[in-house]
Amino acid sequence: MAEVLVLVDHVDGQVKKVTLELLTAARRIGEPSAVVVGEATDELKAKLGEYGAEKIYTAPAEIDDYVVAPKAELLAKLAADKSAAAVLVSATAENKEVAGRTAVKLGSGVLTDVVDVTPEVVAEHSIFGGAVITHAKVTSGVPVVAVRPNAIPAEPSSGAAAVEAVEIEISDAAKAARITDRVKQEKGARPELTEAAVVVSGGRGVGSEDFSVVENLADALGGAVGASRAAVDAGWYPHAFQVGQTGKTVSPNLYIALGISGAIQHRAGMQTSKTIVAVNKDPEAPILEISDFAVVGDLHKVAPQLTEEINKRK
Ligand SMILES: Cc1cc2nc3c(=O)[nH]c(=O)nc-3n(C[C@H](O)[C@H](O)[C@H](O)COP(=O)(O)OP(=O)(O)OC[C@H]3O[C@@H](n4cnc5c(N)ncnc54)[C@H](O)[C@@H]3O)c2cc1C
Repeated sequence: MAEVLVLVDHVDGQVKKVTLELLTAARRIGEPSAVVVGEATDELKAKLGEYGAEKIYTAPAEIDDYVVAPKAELLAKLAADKSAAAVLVSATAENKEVAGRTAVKLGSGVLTDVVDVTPEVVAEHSIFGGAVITHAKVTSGVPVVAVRPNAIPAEPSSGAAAVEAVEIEISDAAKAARITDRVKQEKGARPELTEAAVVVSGGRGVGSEDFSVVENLADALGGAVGASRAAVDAGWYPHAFQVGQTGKTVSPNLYIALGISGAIQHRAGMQTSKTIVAVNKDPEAPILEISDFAVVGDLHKVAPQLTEEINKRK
């Protein structure tokens, strides 16, 4: 079976959830081979193996000292050497550029912001805020596919996870832009929005920049805080927390929408959540159509009571 290369996203040896989703997608197409820049720690190997990686290619850590270009050289070389069936990366801003450059080097095509992929590498895109689904295929060469995080559910399946070091001479041209410093983003106690099992989001219905009603419920549930674009545009919450078409896509086990109407652009970023709960004072709000449970009422009365009850039971 042909190999399918998956570029691994990891932070300090912790594999990101999106990589597990990519390995799941890769298994449909062929045999998943994880591509790790830097050392494959035991923890990393175990996790990648648990999600079906048959091989783990480790590439020199110095590749991470430069922006995008060396990663494209690495993926293009591996795809050619191994006659890969496809190359999968996460559709982050950085990796979409890696994908584009890799496809140019391979003389093939790139598909970005993909939400699903078939064994024939037909990629599904969700456009116009999820109103229309399109399908696309690369017609020549090795398809390079950038898949949106949280679009394909990760499913475990054991793989051999055999480690193989890649020898590669990165060109001087690819080393033109060196990373001179990295600043760690201040991290609060809450989980990362796109990785969280529980997300509590607030919308215009919150009514002010005092988002504590949303934050308190998120904290009671050990979840992340999200926001609608209306709340973000009003300056009530930072854009990094916006859920939707022009924000993040989330797919938690539980999504609680407080004072969010459920516009199609918001739904595009959360409608694959397993269980959706809405609190809205309007019984006609569109969010109720996709909610598993809903409370029609004032969020400022409902959410604090819910928070109190959860804290009491903990
Ligand atoms: C190109 C484009 C991209 C976009 N991208 C995004 C995106 O990424 N994410 C996004 O969210 N939107 C996006 N939007 C905007 C989207 O169309 C909506 O305008 C937005 O989602 C509305 O946010 P909202 O639900 O918070 O506000 P509203 O639509 O104003 O809804 C507020 C809701 O709160 C309820 N409410 C009010 N007070 C209370 C209360 N006290 N208790 C309970 N309920 C209450 C109301 O009944 C109402 O349903 C985009 C739009 C465009 C055109």
